[in-house]
Amino acid sequence: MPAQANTQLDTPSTRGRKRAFSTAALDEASDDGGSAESEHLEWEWIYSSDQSEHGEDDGAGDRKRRKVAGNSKIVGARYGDFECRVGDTVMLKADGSNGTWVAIICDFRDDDAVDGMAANFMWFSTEKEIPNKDKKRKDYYWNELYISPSCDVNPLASIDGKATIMSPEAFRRAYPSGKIPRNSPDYGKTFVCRRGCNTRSTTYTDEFVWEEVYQNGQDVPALLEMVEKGTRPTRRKTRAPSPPAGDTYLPPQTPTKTGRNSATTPKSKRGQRSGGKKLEFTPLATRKLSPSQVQSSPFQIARSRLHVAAVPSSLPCREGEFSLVYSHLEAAITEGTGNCIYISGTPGTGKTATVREVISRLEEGVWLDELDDFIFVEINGMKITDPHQAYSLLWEALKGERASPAQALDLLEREFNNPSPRRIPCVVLMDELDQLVTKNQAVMYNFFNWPTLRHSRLIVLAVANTMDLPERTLSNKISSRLGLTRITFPGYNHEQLMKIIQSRLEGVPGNIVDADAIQFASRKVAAVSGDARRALDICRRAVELAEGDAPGDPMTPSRRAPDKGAPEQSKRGRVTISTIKRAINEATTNPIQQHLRGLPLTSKMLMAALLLRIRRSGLAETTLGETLDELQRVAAFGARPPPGMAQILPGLAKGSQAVGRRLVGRPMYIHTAALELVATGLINLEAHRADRSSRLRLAIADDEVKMALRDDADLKAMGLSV
Ligand SMILES: Nc1ncnc2c1ncn2[C@@H]1O[C@H](COP(=O)(O)OP(=O)(O)OP(=O)(O)O)[C@@H](O)[C@H]1O
Repeated sequence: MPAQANTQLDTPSTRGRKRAFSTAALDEASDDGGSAESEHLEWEWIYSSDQSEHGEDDGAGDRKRRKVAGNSKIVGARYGDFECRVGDTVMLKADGSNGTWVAIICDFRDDDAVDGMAANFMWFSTEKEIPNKDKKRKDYYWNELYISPSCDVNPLASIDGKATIMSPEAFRRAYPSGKIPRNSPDYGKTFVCRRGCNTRSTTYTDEFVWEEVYQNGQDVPALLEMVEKGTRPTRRKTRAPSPPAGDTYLPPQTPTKTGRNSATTPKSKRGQRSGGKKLEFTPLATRKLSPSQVQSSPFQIARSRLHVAAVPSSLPCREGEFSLVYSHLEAAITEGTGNCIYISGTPGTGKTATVREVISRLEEGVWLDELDDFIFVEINGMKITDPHQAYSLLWEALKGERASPAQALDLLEREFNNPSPRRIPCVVLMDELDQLVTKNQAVMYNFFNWPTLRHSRLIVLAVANTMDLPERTLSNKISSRLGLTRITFPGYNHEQLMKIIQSRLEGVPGNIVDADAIQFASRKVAAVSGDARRALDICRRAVELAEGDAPGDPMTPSRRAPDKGAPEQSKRGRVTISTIKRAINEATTNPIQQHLRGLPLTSKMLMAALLLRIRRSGLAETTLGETLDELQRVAAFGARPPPGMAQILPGLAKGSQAVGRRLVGRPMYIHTAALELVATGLINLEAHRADRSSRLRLAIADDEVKMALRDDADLKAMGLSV
């Protein structure tokens, strides 16, 4: 059993109280006793010359806290009859279920960051607090603690009585049965210690005799130094990471290996490594294609490399963004601080790919013992049905325990608001943040706010498509208080898209894609969106088309066109500009788009209005009412769009709004259309009810709607051009 023998202290008076630390145990311990009186008790400093006792009593409690004269040193603190001094071992109570922690007082101080009177504590850790299961010792006693080299400042209000630490020998002498009687005042407050442990590097000191190293708390700095020297410190990477370009680093594991696509499942990378399998590096010079690649045709290889789900071996044109994200994360992990990094950019600009690559590199650092361990969890707004599930996913990642969203929120609040010696930093990737925004914005606020709490060590990477989502959903005031670190990913221009496609095709034998075909595809995509996903999709489809065109000859291009001196490849079975044109044409005539184009006018109007609404608000979710308002607004514009709307209503034609207005004027038509669109899987409508307040979102990519309805003459005539 771990050394959490604290149930006795979890008295009814302390149990279940939320927030702030409890001084209940001290109140009970104080002779002043009664709760009415204890409410008037305050912490007071004890100075080396004990001048506080004679300090000017001006009745102001705050003044009492301050030094009253000269250079006297704070050596202790008093709360009623309870006194503690530098070097004392005390219990710190985090209210609720977090248990009681034990620490040695290193020094006292006034600290505005924790609202006044505070102390620096050197923590003990229980066996439970050692996160690395592989390196956890198995030989711990039921009440054993490890003294750790980790210190931090907490308010005096968190002190909850004294603790006693002994060597196992002294404990056996004091309690020959090995148990502390329940009615003993020492029950729940007496522990043994014989080793130090750095819980972040999971290294232990040699065994020692506690009484010898502690020396009644006379020299805490010496004790700290002993533990620091006896364990391995956490380390910052000494070399700067090289950006993920070219062939300078090994590609991370494939999505199927890491399960990266199942992003709604929280996964502690620590947990993943618990199998103990070491990363195996293949030196660059001896890297070989896998057997499946050797057997594949150039077309198959090109197709799989261009697939958007493939993890690219490099991320050209994202070197700057990579370094920024990397350095922020590395600093926060090493310094044990929280941070919230808000990453925005239009779809397909490599936000997710870059973050995942940074995480892979940081994990390499952990494996190489160059960086402290950290937990990583991905929460994808698209893949959870209710935003509040984000709480459960985070709690599970931190503790490996399941909890309902409401329970998890409560537990997380306590966890992040209270000190504890644990705190492996946790990095949360909140992808598709737009989808997580709820009506009262509580989920987003909490995930942005927790990193600001001094105990959280939570690093949130919030990824969204719009730049000002925090301001719009949380107000300027709150979002500026949160002090988000912002990184924007611009759309790719055609040269960058070319580089991205070329880098994916590097090493594909047979040179099956024409350079001007790549350029053509890149220009086409850059003109619309700068979306790498779309560019890759088009090229991949073009490779498929070319594969279909290839001669039936089993001699594939790779065999017929070896690297050097081979005769030029015939145009058949190659990707040319015209193959790209075919692929683009096909992309705009896929079944979803054909279906969209064949919809009745009312349905098309609703889809177009929904798309305009989403674009204007920057939020993936809206309501049926807001969408109807959007529709009405557009229909009411007449021939001239209002200023600022010209870009999103480029094709506004003169007149011809009559039909639209008639339909808009009869919401019943729109409601029926909404239910039909739900039935065909094009939109999601809350509870399948067409009420104004029902939440509404697209069930297909907005690009699909845009491509299908972009040139719709009816919509254009109504000013509903998307
Ligand atoms: N610089 C790049 N080099 C190579 N591949 C890239 C690059 N940028 C993006 N990609 C690829 O484009 C696809 C889309 O990238 P990613 O998912 O990271 O975009 P995103 O900005 O997160 O998009 P969304 O906002 O839609 O989630 C992925 O297959 C990714 O590997």
